Amino acid sequence: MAASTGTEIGSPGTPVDQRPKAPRRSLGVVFYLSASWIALLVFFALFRDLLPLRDPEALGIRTREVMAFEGPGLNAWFGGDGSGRDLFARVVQGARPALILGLTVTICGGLLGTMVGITAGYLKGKVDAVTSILIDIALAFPGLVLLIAVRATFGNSMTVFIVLFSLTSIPAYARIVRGATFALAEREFVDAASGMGATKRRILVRELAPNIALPVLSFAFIGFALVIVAEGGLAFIGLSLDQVTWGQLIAEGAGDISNHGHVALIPSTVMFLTILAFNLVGDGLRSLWAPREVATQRRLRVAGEHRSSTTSAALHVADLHTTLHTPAGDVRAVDGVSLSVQPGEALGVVGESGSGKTMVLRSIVGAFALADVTRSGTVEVDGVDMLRSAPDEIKHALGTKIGMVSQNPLTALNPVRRIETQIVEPMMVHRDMTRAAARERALDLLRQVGIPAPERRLREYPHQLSGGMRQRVTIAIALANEPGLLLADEPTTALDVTVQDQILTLLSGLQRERNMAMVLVTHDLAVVKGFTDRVAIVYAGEVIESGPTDEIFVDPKHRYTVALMQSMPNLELPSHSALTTIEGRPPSLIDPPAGCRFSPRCSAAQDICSTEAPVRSGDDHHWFRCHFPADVTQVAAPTRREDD
Ligand SMILES: Nc1ncnc2c1ncn2[C@@H]1O[C@H](COP(=O)(O)OP(=O)(O)OP(=O)(O)O)[C@@H](O)[C@H]1O
Repeated sequence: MAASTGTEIGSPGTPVDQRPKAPRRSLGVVFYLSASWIALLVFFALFRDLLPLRDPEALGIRTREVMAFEGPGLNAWFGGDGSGRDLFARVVQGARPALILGLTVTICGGLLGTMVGITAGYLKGKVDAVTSILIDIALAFPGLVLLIAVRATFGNSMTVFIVLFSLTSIPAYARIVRGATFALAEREFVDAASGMGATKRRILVRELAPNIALPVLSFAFIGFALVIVAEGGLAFIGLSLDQVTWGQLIAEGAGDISNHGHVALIPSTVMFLTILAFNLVGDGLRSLWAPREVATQRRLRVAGEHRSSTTSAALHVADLHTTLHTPAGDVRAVDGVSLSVQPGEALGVVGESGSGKTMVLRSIVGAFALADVTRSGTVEVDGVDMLRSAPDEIKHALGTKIGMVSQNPLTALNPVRRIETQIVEPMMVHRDMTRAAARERALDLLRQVGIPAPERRLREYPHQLSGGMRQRVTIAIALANEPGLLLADEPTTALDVTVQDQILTLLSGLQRERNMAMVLVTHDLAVVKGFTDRVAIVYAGEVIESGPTDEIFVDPKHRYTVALMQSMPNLELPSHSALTTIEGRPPSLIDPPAGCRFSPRCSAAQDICSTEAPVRSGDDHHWFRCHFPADVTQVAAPTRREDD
């Protein structure tokens, strides 16, 4: 069963992946210029009364200081308007209402919209459905009509504008935050927090809100710019505020634009530069977020328990059915699956993409991206009934008996929390450890998973680590509370090929050292051959063959298993041998084919295959469901691939 790798398991000196290619995030000169422009406006808005500016309302005719339509120059930097008022003083005067309106609307609309969006995105189901409809209605509502009606009734004071603009901006924030929350709520670090017994409120506040903050802030700058645009547009059509604004200045100067262009062009340019600056600062902030998110594509999960004995958890699944109720219909993602895994044993779950491998794992822990899912059958982890026990007992079992390592370590880790917090917290929650003791253990765990300089790593954030390092961290977290069962969902798919083998060797070594049961989901038969004791072949939501790994590789029975093996690269074959592909695609699980689900793609299928579901044949040791099992005494076994 041993895999051929030259890497020593878990030693601190293990040749680990190269230093992280942590993106250096530079905001660039444009960002800083834009931020400086905004700072300048804030300065003028705050201190305009203290500055030695001309009175913006003083008529040049009277003071003789500025002539009507005087051009920009040393006497008046921005020139004079049609009444001889100093345009510079007037533009400065307009900065304050622009900023007050933009800021208050952004804060009020942004906060309320964020609260609505995060709640809908996290709670999903009916709350989300109702919220989405309300958002759609609000976005479709003609805001201009509302403004005209409100303005006619309540006047054109700043307060009226703030309330109105805030209300109309809530739906936009709510929609953006809802989408971001949806994506975050599917991450394993949220499942992990839930597994540790965190309440929904705590998850919203501690796990989701900090992650949403940066994208909301970046949109807030753009939203701010939109408020200025909207005010300008309204002023232009005569629906202005009761004070001097840039929109008003543009509207006033528009009539003389052909002869005295500066009167309208200067306030327009100031407004344009301001809008541009807010957008560019918003974009800059989003780019701070993007490296984490773009690089963020995979995940992990935690576990742990206070076990006083050395008894390991084992998994027993019997006749498990999981149905996803989707708008397109009921998806029978897991359909009558039975498996069991003993302590110290590794079970490989194999199948094509979409066959239901991940759903089998999700059904064990009860974590689904969709709100409307039903499960039936039996799932027992170390004797705990994961379907029928009290919610608290299930949560405790999730936090103490199961460790999960997923495809993408970055989406599994909370991007805004240090590695230390993420390793230490499960231990403090489930083992009543002090922070100092948990930290010591975290250092020890990082050493065990082959992370050099663990002290430094504890202080870092996930984006500062390479993919392989992140996966090592997720393995450390998964082991933190000494679970008896490890669930690994394609743990190396997201990693560089050069580190895949190291990670699998590490995982497998730790699993055996600690006598843990492991379920290893993979589509790679070579991984199964190298790292598992038994295999369950999954097709269209069903296990169609199961048996000891060695035996399945030399004597596969189900035609699908044979086809899978023939589609794998084999170094024992001559170098230019063509690989066999399995024709067609796995069926839809909404309406799977009658009889044997593989029959439409099976070259050995007979009439009975499409009418009668095959019963289980073989023995408990090695069984399969096939009407016409293969009679191959030797199927060329796949070999570990080093270069794909
Ligand atoms: N959110 C969802 N909505 C609707 N159907 C889904 C959803 N998630 C999974 N399914 C269905 O469940 C089936 C099993 O999906 P699952 O993710 O378990 O496959 P898999 O074998 O793990 O594939 P992969 O190797 O690509 O991860 C899919 O074919 C799909 O039809």
